[in-house]
Amino acid sequence: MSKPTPMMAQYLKIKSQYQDTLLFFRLGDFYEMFYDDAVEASRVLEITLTRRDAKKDPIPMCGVPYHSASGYIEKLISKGYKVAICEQMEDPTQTKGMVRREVVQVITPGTVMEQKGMDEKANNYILSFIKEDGEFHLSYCDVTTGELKVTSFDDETTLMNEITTIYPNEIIVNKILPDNLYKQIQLITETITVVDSYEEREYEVVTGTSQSQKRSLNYLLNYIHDNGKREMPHIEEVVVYRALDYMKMDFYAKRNLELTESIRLKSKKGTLLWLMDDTKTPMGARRLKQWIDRPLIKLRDIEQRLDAVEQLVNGFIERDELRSYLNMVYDIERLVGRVSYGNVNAKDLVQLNYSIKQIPYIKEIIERLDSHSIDRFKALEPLKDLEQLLEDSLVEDPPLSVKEGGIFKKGYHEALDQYKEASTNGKQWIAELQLKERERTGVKSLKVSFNKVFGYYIEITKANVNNIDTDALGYQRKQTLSNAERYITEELKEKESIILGAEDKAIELEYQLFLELRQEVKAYTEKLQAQAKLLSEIDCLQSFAEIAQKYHYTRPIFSEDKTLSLKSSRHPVVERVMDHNDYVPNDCYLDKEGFIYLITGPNMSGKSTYMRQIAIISIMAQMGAYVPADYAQLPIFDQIFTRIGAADDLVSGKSTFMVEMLEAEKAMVGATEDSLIIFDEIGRGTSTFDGLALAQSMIEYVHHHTKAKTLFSTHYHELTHLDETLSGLKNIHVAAQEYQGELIFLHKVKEGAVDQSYGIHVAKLTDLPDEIIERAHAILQELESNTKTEREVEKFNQPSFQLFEEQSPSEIEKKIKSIDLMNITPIEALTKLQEIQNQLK
Ligand SMILES: Nc1ncnc2c1ncn2[C@@H]1O[C@H](COP(=O)(O)OP(=O)(O)OP(=O)(O)O)[C@@H](O)[C@H]1O
Repeated sequence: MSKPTPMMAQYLKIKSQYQDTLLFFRLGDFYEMFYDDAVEASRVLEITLTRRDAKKDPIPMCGVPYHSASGYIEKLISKGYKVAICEQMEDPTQTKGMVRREVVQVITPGTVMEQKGMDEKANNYILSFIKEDGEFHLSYCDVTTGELKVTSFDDETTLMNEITTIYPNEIIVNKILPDNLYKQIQLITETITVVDSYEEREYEVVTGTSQSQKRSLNYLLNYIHDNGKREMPHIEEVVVYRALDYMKMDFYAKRNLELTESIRLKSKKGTLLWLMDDTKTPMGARRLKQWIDRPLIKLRDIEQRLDAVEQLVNGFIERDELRSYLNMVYDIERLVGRVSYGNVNAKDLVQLNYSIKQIPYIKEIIERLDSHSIDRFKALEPLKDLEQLLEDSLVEDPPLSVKEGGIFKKGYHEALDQYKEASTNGKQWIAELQLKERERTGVKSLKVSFNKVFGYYIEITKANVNNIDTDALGYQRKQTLSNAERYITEELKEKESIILGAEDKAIELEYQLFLELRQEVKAYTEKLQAQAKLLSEIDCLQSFAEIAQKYHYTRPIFSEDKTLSLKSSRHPVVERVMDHNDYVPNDCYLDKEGFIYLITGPNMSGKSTYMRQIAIISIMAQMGAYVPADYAQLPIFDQIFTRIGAADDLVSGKSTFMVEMLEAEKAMVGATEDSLIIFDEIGRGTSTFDGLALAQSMIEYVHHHTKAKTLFSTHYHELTHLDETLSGLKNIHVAAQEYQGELIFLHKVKEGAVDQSYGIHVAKLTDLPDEIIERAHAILQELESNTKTEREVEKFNQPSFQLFEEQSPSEIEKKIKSIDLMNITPIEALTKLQEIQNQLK
């Protein structure tokens, strides 16, 4: 390779410091990319790849125009790339030799401030974690809103739970992660940055954290600041939290219950979030998502939210008014972020003003609702000074650009008004000049016009030129067109310089004034953030009240004795997508004595729906919301475990069955008496007997050890006999009826078990060829007639497998069973054993 040109040498030097980014290198009106960056960017952005210095060493190159770069940058960021913006730091026309260039900002998926496609209803998090002395310290931040949090824990499960809950767009780690962990995390977040060096810096916002937490925060904040390359006063004081303080659900549970993302379409539609979101502000919508992700476990906190919701359910008029005022509140959190980051425009500030104007009204409504639960919202505070400031300064509808004037109201700044007057007066003078010159020349078509090249000029058509004495009039010819001549006069040029000078000065002054105004608004950052937080919570609570009334929900009550009792409960999402009257409500009763439901019923009868609905009702209740039931008494669950459907975890190299077992393991090991377990047909991914054996042993384990509330659906009808030996297990089934060969789903949960799956009936509901259905019926009949013998064989092979024992237990068995092992002395036991031996002889 030949020696690079000075400019390429400059490029290469800068690029070497920003290796993991695509470097946007400013050259005049373009950002150019070179080498691999160019190849990559041209492919992703679908722009032409060209070559520089084509003859010698062709360098791949592509570029985007400076004024339309933001769209391209956004596209790259949304695909997980990082973009470094390198600007010309000097005016090329004023500089001899090479223009100095510097990277002024690095935009990454986790630190991007504005993006067209950015979901206003979701946070944009960047996360960092470190492991020290066997403990994880995890911190995360939303740079757009300033939220900053940190937590510590000691196990990898919590790490994965936290990461999947937070769902960051970017992760910072301090050293190469173990391969398997890296792979797992990469499934969640594409952009992982490994930072090797550690630099201790002082951040005011991290006070009150441990040394290790500080280090985790340092990695995070250093990265954010180094990329943003500016102060960020909107980053809030860190909140230390514990994962333990919230109901624990892992990624699978959240996904299976479709809390915030539907399984099939990976969209919000059809999720609990979709159902519950009747918020009026983006801040409220983001808060709601956080609340769904982290249901509460402290009774006092839950009741406090519920009290507020009750107030709003009953206060129909207040709620209605609240909703209309909230509707006029913009995204204060992100607006404040933009003020602090420096990319706010005048339109944003008008929106901010409009939003804070609603605060006094909202405060007044809240104060009308007389309840302690509302007390905290009394901290709502009208920001009169700020409102006045914005009101006095900004016009109602300013332009998007802050560099073209038109931002400030008359009367805000004296000098600005003078410039504007000079320019307006000048324009007035010009309009009058046209009339005057028409009179002087007698040419009615004479025009005084303006263009950027010549400024103001007088134009006379060729036909009229010969009739007038231009010299006598003082006209100097400036330009000849095919059908007209253009002139200027001394007087005109004098006025022109006043007008243009005043306009330029006004625009320049407006920009300066805007920067000052921005600075003044910045001083309100903390206050505005506090208000935004309160408004977001009020918005969530009114949303809970709104859906409670719209869909006929009830306030749940919490039981101290761990009883779960639901009357006429529904699955809120399924109910909503079908007609309310078509949904069949169901009851549920589990307590300390009977805590396992074994659920049978035909395919499609509604087993999964029923189990999910109980989990979802529990989650809604612990969020502090009303629930879809006529009556709901619930324990407070510490964790919810699910094992539902097939998991598509192919990337991690585990089979469906393996994932199923891993999930089961998590529940078996992790659940407590205060947990809820939902197992949908566990064991079906292997041979019948293996599956059956695993299912039974898991149920027994939960029954004897964990004692968690458990809903277990199965097609293994052999399991239904377990209620004979496990006192805490109850059989229920979801009823269906066969009528003239057709299956009618009643969706009604009833006591007892059923012994038929009706799989073929359900298959018949599809368009499977009749031949297949008929053949299946025939095979089924054959199998059923053979079953007896088959079972005999199995019984022989697995003598200890009591399930298949169909005859009644023998006298000896009864005797053994009746022995109360806890209350028997060794001598008594020996005597009993001897009795049994004798009997057998
Ligand atoms: N209580 C109900 N009222 C009305 N319709 C219901 C009810 N429960 C379920 N359904 C309807 O029945 C369909 C099947 O329900 P679900 O998937 O829960 O059945 P399943 O018994 O788990 O089936 P499978 O054993 O095949 O997995 C649901 O999609 C829903 O439309």
